[in-house]
Amino acid sequence: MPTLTDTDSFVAALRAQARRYHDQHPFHVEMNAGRLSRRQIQGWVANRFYYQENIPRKDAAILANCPDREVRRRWIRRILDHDGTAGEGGGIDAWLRLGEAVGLSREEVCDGQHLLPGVRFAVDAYVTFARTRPWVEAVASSLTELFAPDLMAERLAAFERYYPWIDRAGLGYFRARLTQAPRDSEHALRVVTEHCRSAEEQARAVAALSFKCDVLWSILDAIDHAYPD
Ligand SMILES: O=C(O)c1cc(C(=O)O)c2c(n1)C(=O)C(=O)c1cc(C(=O)O)[nH]c1-2
Repeated sequence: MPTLTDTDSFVAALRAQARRYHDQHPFHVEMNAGRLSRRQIQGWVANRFYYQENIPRKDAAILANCPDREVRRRWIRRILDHDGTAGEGGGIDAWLRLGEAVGLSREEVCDGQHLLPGVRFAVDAYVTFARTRPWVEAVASSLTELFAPDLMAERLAAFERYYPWIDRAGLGYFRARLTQAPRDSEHALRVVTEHCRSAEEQARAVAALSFKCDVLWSILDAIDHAYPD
C-alpha cells in the first residue's frame, strides 16, 4: 500500500509541472509586462475563445466516461460555469464581453474567422484526450488550473495598468476564475490522489498534466507566430 509519503511525492510531482506552465511563455510574459499591441491582444482573445467554447465539451466527455456518481455530481458544475443557465450567463458569455472590451464583435469571435490552425489542433487534441483516455487521466490534465490563479491575478493587474484602452467591464471573466479555478483544482486534485494509487497510475497522471501543459504552450506558440507585433 502506498504511504502518505507516496501521496506527498505524487502531489509534488504534479506541482512540479508548474515549471512547464504557459505563464512562462514569451507571449504571456510580454502580455503581463504591458508590451503587447492591440492587435496582439485581440488575436489572443479571439483565438482563446476556441479553448473557452470547448472546455464544456471536454468536461462533458469526462462526465460521459466517469462511472462515479459523486464525481459526476460535482463535475457537472464546471459545464454550467462555462455554458451558463437560462437565467445566468456563464464563462463563455463573459469571454464574449472580454472580446467586446478589446474591440471585437461577438460575431467575429463566434464565427471563428480569426481561428488559427495551430490553436484548433491544440484545443481539439485536448478534447480528444478527454474523450479517449481513462477519465482519471482527463481529470489530471485539468490540473493546470492549480497554476492558473497566480497568472490570472497578474493578468488582471496588467490589463488594468498597461492597457487603458480595454474596457474594465470586460474583465469579469478573469475575476470569476480567481475563485472558480482554486475550487475546481482542489476537487480535481482530491479525485486524482484518491484514484491514482500505483506508481504507474501516478506516472500516467503526471504525463496527462504534462500533455496539457503542451496544449496550452502550443496555443500560445501559434498565436505568437501569427501576431508578431
Ligand atoms: O487563461 C489561462 O491562463 C487559463 C488557463 C487554464 C488552464 O490552466 O488550464 C484554464 C483557463 N484559463 C480557463 O479560463 C478555464 O476555464 C479553464 C478550464 C480548464 C480545464 O482544463 O478544465 N483550464 C482552464
